[in-house]
Amino acid sequence: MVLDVDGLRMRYGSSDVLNGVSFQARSGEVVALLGPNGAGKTTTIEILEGFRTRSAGRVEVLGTDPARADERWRARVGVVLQSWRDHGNWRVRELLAHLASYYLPYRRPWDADALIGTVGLADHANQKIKTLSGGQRRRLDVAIGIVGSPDVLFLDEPTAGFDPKARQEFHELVRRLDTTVLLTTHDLGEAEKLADRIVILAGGAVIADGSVPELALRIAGEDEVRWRQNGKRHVVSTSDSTTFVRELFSRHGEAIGELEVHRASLEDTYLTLVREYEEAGR
Ligand SMILES: Nc1ncnc2c1ncn2[C@@H]1O[C@H](COP(=O)(O)OP(=O)(O)OP(=O)(O)O)[C@@H](O)[C@H]1O
Repeated sequence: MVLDVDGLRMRYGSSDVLNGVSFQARSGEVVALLGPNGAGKTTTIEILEGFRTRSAGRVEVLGTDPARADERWRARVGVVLQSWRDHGNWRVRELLAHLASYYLPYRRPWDADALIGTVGLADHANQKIKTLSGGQRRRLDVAIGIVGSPDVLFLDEPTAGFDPKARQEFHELVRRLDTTVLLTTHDLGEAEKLADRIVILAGGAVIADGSVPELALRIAGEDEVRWRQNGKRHVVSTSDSTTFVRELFSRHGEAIGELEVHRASLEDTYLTLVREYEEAGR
């Protein structure tokens, strides 16, 4: 296991934010940590990064407790921080080459120019960081996160503020990375595209953990089938749209037109699971 979290608790003052969170990630897996505002996603990720001390529970990242980790461990962990505003006067290539040199005693970092090309900043390599646009800045943040060729990468809301094209390019970049990733996002389409597994946090605990289809199975009657027959529109909800459509055609054949099947999106599933959780707590 690259990430192994068991019974993680975090208390700020008298307020319990994490009440026994457990989840794991295998090598190469992309896991999306979802949950409402204030659910504790950033807290969890900061504990795993070794930036925050937990109250209780067991946490291992690459087999090591982040609270007791050394530089060798840190060199294997990539972190995408919000933004490197204090490095505004550095130029893109200069900063990446400088950061890469930190990793040399431990592992082989990315070549600065190859990395700049990979994150789509080739035209901006000599530009000062403070002059980059928001999306270009975020690409640089990602470059900083992966410059040491990390074995695990933490991304906290990586595409907040991206335009649709930058977002798509970022998704392609993450898919090309051969590393374990834990990301938080409020963009459920992004989670659906990138994540092998979804972990939903609510009320300080994990309320769901599985692949997108596995989570969709937990909510019933979610597929919607629409078609036109003899000039009339029909809409039916079903838990098994494949069987439904097969029977529809065997019964009515060529009378069926304009067929559409809508499966539950991760957004539908997420909203249902969080609502069910909230209703159960009332
Ligand atoms: N240093 C702190 N001291 C006290 N309370 C804190 C501290 N940091 C976070 N909290 C509280 O802990 C809870 C979880 O915060 P956290 O930032 O981990 O949530 P999140 O899931 O990342 O939220 P969002 O989706 O809004 O980014 C919130 O209620 C927040 O107010």
